[in-house]
Amino acid sequence: MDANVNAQTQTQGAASADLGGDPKIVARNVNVYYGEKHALKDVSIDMAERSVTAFIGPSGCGKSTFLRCINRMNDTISICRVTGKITIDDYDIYDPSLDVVQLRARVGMVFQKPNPFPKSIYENVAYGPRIHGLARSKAEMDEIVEDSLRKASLWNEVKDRLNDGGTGLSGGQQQRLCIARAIAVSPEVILMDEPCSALDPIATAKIEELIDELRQNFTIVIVTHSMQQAARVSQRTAFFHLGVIVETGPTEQIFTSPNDRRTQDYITGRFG
Ligand SMILES: Nc1ncnc2c1ncn2[C@@H]1O[C@H](COP(=O)(O)OP(=O)(O)OP(=O)(O)O)[C@@H](O)[C@H]1O
Repeated sequence: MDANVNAQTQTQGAASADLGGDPKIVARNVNVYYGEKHALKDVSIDMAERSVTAFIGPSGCGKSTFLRCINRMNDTISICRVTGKITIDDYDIYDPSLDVVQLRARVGMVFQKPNPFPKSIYENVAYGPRIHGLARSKAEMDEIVEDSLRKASLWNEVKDRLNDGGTGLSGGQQQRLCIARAIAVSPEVILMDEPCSALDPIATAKIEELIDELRQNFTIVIVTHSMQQAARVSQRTAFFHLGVIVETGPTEQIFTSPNDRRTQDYITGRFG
């Protein structure tokens, strides 16, 4: 085994020992190929329940690719092949008998650019619960919509205009609407792929505050280009480089005393 791989394995092993909570998502030896390209190499990591795990690293290092493995979004890319094992609550999410639609209800996703449906605010939130048959009456649906919008810190801003179009909201409000939409089907995990990159600093601060509240109830995994954001919102951070996880640990430790030279170089701005 070469020295880097050895160091990586040891760092990962040490990291799982002090996860700071029960492991909710466990990945072992995950490899991802886009055709011939080996984009993710032997990634292993534990992610704790009801906490925020941040993925950081330079562009193209595989953060989004790995995030998409967690709700099998890569299945939609025909040239993409995933090997290894990912479990959520000990359940193998790549088990062939698994219903991917149900998986994506358990593992919601929020994208870089807010992408509300061209429907009313109410319908954006009600859409998922309706498809999954979660409400037996209009009153129950109203309750789900209100509860989801409250959890997404949007209710007070939209309660008097639920029938207005979702796309008419500001960028930050649209992103909170997308979070409400994800919450509405009662997921356990929420994946966020650079959720603030299209937002101004005030809208970003609101989403960061919201992420901190959401971790009381959800397991959150966030890809971010902003190290400040990772430091503000996450309890644990994984540093990706060239398709491998170099190092995982408590966020404070990763930013103050990383074990690996590559992490040190990245967080001090020597590359990336
Ligand atoms: N759909 C795809 N088809 C082919 N190659 C892809 C595809 N998506 C990603 N890749 C390649 O896989 C590698 C990892 O990309 P990925 O988007 O996961 O990185 P990233 O760390 O999230 O980057 P960024 O921070 O720029 O979003 C890159 O080399 C990228 O070109």
